[in-house]
Order: sequence, then C-alpha cells, then structure tokens
Amino acid sequence: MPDIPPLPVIRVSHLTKRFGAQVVVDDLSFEVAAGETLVLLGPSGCGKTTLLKTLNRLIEPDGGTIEINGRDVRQQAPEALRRGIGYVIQQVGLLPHYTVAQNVGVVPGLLGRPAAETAARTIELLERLHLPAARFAGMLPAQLSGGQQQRVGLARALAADPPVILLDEPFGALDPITRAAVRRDFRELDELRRKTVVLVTHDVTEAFELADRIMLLNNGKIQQLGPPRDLLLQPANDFVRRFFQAERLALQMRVTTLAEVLPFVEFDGPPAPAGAPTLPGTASVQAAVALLGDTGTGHLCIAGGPQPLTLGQLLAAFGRALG
Ligand SMILES: Nc1ncnc2c1ncn2[C@@H]1O[C@H](COP(=O)(O)OP(=O)(O)OP(=O)(O)O)[C@@H](O)[C@H]1O
Repeated sequence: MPDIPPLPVIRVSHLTKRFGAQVVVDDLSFEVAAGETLVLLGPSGCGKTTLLKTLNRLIEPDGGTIEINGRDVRQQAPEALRRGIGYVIQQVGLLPHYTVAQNVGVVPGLLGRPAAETAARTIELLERLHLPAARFAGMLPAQLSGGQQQRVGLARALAADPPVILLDEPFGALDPITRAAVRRDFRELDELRRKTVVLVTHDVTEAFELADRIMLLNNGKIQQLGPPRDLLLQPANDFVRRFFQAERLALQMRVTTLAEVLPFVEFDGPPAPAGAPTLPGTASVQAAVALLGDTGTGHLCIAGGPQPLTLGQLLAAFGRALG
C-alpha cells in the first residue's frame, strides 16, 4: 500500500510582513507535516524570528494566511492560541519568583489541568531532561546554570503536551559543550518525534542535526526548502551553495551513509581485533567517526561489511565516495 503523506499541521499561504518600507517576510507559502521538524535557517536579519512569531501571533502579518490544524490562527484569541503551542526562546524567560516546578506547571495550570496530573508530568519531564526533581523542582531560576535553565524552558514548553512547538535559537546562549549536551537531550526526547516542530537557528550544524527539512531564507524569501541532503547536494542557487561552503566537508559526513561508502572501502592490513562495535548502513559517516573517536576501539564494523575497518580506511573510502 502506498504511504499516505501526513496531513499538514501548519499551512502558510502568501505570508507577508513589512516593517516600514522593509519587506521582512516576502510572500511565503509552505506547509509543515504532522511530526515534522522544520528548521528555519539563514543569515542574521533574514526574517526567521519574524516568521516564527507570526505562527503564534506574537507578530501580526500584513498579508497572507496561517492555518494550524485546519483553523485560521486569526479566528483564535492570541492567548488561547499560545496555550496550545509550545514556545521556547533563547532568553528562556522563566518567571524569577516561581520555582522550577511552578514554572513548568504554568500552562497546564492556565488550562485547568488537575494539579496532581501536572505534578506527575513535571517530575517526569525534569527527570527526562536530566534535572532530578528531588534536587531541582524547588529551586529558583537564578540558582540554575544557563544549560539547566534552558532545559527547564524545554520542560515548560512540553508540559501541556502541545502538538506544535516553536523554538527560537533555543541553544543559542549556551557554551559549545553545554549546547551539544542540551541539543542531544532535546533530540532524544521521544515525544518530540511525535510533535510538529519549527526551530530557528543560524547554526548550520544544528540545522543538519535536527531538521527533517530546512527552509533557507534570505531577505525574507525562501531560497530552498527541502531535506538537508538536498540543500547540500542539489543547491537551488548560488546563495544556497555559498551558504554551506565553509562547512561542506563536515556536512557531507553527516549526509553520507556508511552503506554509501562501503563499496569504496579497501580492506587491507593486519586482521582486526574481535569485538569491534557495529553500526547499521543507515548511520552517517559522521556518527562512525564520532564512535571511533569516543570508544578508542580503533575499529568498527558496518553491518553487512566483510570485516572491521579503521578510521583511516573509513576516511579514505569517504574521500573516494565523494570522487
Ligand atoms: N519590531 C521591529 N521593528 C522594525 N524592524 C524590525 C522589527 N523586528 C524585526 N525587524 C527587522 O526585520 C528584519 C528581520 O528580523 P528578524 O529578527 O526576523 O531576523 P532573524 O533572521 O531572526 O535575525 P537573527 O538571526 O539576527 O535573529 C531585521 O532587519 C530587523 O531589523
């Protein structure tokens, strides 16, 4: 039976926003499918945040329509609309005099959810975001590190289990190591896979790591909209090509699978020790390089491959696969 494409949860049509004479969002039309993560990417000032804020009516557009779950957002009161959409921003915006648990419980409280249900959900979310409730639930935001505050911000956005989540540079204020850790926790949250997510970033690696599709914007216009691999390998124009140029090799490693490099591996040298970890052919070259660096095993197997290979053999094969 053919796959039935999921219905769009967000449908944007001819959206336009001007600030004075400047057209910041320029006649954009696109859809986001249920369960999809769409990343809005582009240079500073290209209109990413403005576009995101029109989706929950923090900014009112000058033209066009936005439907969420089939309803025009203008038919809903902004406050009611926002209670049904999770929203995470770089500055986190936790209420300073509320504890962590009270901050996470704000939206479920406004929605009239039973207190016991909210308390249980809060504990569950905090635990899953590596903030043990016994230690963190009673703390105030000022007592937390930036990474911990950002995790509370994510828990707060997820607390009422909204089907749509908007995130504006959610990891932007963090140092690179904390940023990678919070991003990993974010990626591994099961329930986010079921949600429709729109995320703003100007970090290319982040976009490739998280996106099902990337919308690359410039001057309020879509330059290309598609899976990360397509933007890298089939750029629609020179802007798209140039945008990824500086990080091309690292991005190629992310979009190239082990199955694609396997035919180019030259298995030679001494026999490999037993017990090397195995990765599926669908894993990326980048994942394999990270694993070889992490474990220090020196070798790994590609499922279906004849024998384990080294980092050197993998990189040489990757080079040959790129031609
Ligand atoms: N309230 C406002 N009044 C006037 N101009 C604005 C306003 N908000 C945004 N702009 C302008 O609109 C343009 C797009 O801003 P926006 O914040 O959407 O960009 P962005 O792509 O998110 O940028 P960044 O990555 O730097 O956050 C910028 O030129 C900005 O100066």
